[in-house]
Amino acid sequence: MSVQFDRIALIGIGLIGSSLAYDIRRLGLAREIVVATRSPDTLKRAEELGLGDRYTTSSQDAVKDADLVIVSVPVGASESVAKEISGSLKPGAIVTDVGSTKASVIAQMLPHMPADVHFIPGHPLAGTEKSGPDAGFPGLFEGRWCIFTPVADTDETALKRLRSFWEALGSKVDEMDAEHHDKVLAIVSHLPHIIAYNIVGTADDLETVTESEVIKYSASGFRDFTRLAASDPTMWRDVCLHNRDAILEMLARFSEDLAYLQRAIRWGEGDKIFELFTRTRAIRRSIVQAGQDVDAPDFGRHALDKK
Ligand SMILES: NC(=O)c1ccc[n+]([C@@H]2O[C@H](COP(=O)([O-])OP(=O)(O)OC[C@H]3O[C@@H](n4cnc5c(N)ncnc54)[C@H](O)[C@@H]3O)[C@@H](O)[C@H]2O)c1
Ligand SMILES: O=C(O)C(=O)C[C@]1(C(=O)O)C=C[C@@H](O)C=C1
Repeated sequence: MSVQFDRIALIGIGLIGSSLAYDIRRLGLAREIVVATRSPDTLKRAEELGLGDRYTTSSQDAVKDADLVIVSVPVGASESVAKEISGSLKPGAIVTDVGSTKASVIAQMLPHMPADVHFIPGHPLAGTEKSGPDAGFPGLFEGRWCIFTPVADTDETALKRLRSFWEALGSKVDEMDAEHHDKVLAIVSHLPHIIAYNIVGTADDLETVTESEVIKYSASGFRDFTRLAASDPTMWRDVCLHNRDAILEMLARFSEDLAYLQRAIRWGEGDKIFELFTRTRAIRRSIVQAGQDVDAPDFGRHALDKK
């Protein structure tokens, strides 16, 4: 693999930032990696892990002379990072992000982007329930989608360069508008997490079942929920607050469908229950057939165990 960028600045060095750092280094995609994060402790840990070539708590310093800037912070911090870096970006630089919501990130960042910089919002559909610099691992993006949500008049050459970068990481790249992205992700990613947080919270609140029983008898279906419900609270609070409309729309649909199922169970309508479960089983089969089941729940954990 050849060098694609002279200097890449990574702003935020948690699960996603550190995974990017490993792969950029492993694949030789940059001559220099500059790591920036707010907290001195996190920065120190990133240095101990050898994630970059240079380390700073100043995002402004990090982006000076960077050809590619990747912002990997909780989506609610996007505006403050954009404000911090806007005066120090190199003309012609590409600025991208990895945030799980897109319309809000664009609204927060675009107004602060200088006209001579290419701002291309992005979102890799890859991750685990872990967070922080120790959670990252090489190969996280391999075989996974990365969705770009370009803004009006995006430069085609910059778009191609960023596409080549993600393809070098092994990702498949798609483009769509931010509102559509937010609706799709609300159902395939945000709702599953919200449901997981909720079901684990419900189990925890049950007075007739003790906590030790929840742990002792935790069947594998429930355990899968606990994995999602162990995800980073800051990240997921921000996702909920920054994709509010799409999440509320999907939650309304979900609640209606749940009421239908609840009614069928109450009235013993086995045919309705059977029809629904047959339909949903076919979805799983299509996902497996399309080769999209690389993300078996412990995909991340296996990779981490090998570290
Ligand atoms: N975790 C996932 O599965 C996943 C997958 C795809 C995309 N994302 C998105 O990627 C982004 C990062 O997620 P993550 O899982 O790496 O989170 P993380 O909690 O592991 O890391 C976040 C990093 O951002 C830093 N940070 C926070 N506020 C900052 C600020 N104002 N300035 C500079 N640094 C700041 C933190 O110190 C930390 O280094 C989020 O927007 C998230 O929505 C996450
Ligand atoms: O597999 C997981 O643990 C994840 O939460 C990853 C996941 C997802 O929902 O698939 C989470 C948030 C992202 O924005 C992208 C990927």
